[in-house]
Amino acid sequence: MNTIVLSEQFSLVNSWINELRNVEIQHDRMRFRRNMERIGEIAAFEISKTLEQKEIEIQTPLDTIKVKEIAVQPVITTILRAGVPLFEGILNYLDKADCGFVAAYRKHDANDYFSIKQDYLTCPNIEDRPLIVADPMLATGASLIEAIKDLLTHGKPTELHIVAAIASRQGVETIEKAYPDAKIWVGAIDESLTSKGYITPGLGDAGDLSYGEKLQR
Ligand SMILES: O=P(O)(O)OC[C@H]1O[C@H](OP(=O)(O)OP(=O)(O)O)[C@H](O)[C@@H]1O
Ligand SMILES: O=c1cc[nH]c(=O)[nH]1
Repeated sequence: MNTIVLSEQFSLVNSWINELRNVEIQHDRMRFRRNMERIGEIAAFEISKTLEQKEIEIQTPLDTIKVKEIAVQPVITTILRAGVPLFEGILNYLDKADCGFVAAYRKHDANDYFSIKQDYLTCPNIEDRPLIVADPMLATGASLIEAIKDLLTHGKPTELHIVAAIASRQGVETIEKAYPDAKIWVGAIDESLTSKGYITPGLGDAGDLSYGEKLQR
């Protein structure tokens, strides 16, 4: 199974997603960012179970021991700005990873249709390394498709992991179709999108809730 829904098996993740969604709690920005970060931490832990391992020998004060370690450190990337807390959570656990960043935003026209504008990308070499892309809200999937297309100009990863806190069913299907080999780690999947491309019930605007209301461009 390539799409893993973290809240399907009840755990603390459900409580964190509930708080992210709840209008009476989500305005507490520090808690909102921290809950996103915690979902990133759990996703990183789950991803770590799937990563290739190697055997290493370490020296304790008393003896040596052969143990398992991650064979190839991943590259963790995210889409600014909403992705930062989720990204931080993944990096808290996969703390030896390299990191890359993409900046993208929805550019609205007079009819309120939007296209994705990407104006910044910096990333280490991802050739033969696991690539993790963190995007908290997988709504239409347009931002992720654009970001991944550009990230893949930095090499061919051994595997692709996508992490989202909340996804729409349509967004998941779009990514599954575009990247059938990718593993999608998602907190919860909601059934609908609004006419403005917002996940519903969703949680609202993740970037605004983390960092303040943006001016529309
Ligand atoms: O799947 P899509 O339809 O492309 O939408 C998803 C995008 O929206 C969110 O960013 P948001 O608008 O909250 O971010 P910002 O505050 O960083 O601009 C999210 O982080 C994605 O990048
Ligand atoms: O529901 C959505 C869709 C895009 N961006 C968000 O922050 N939320």
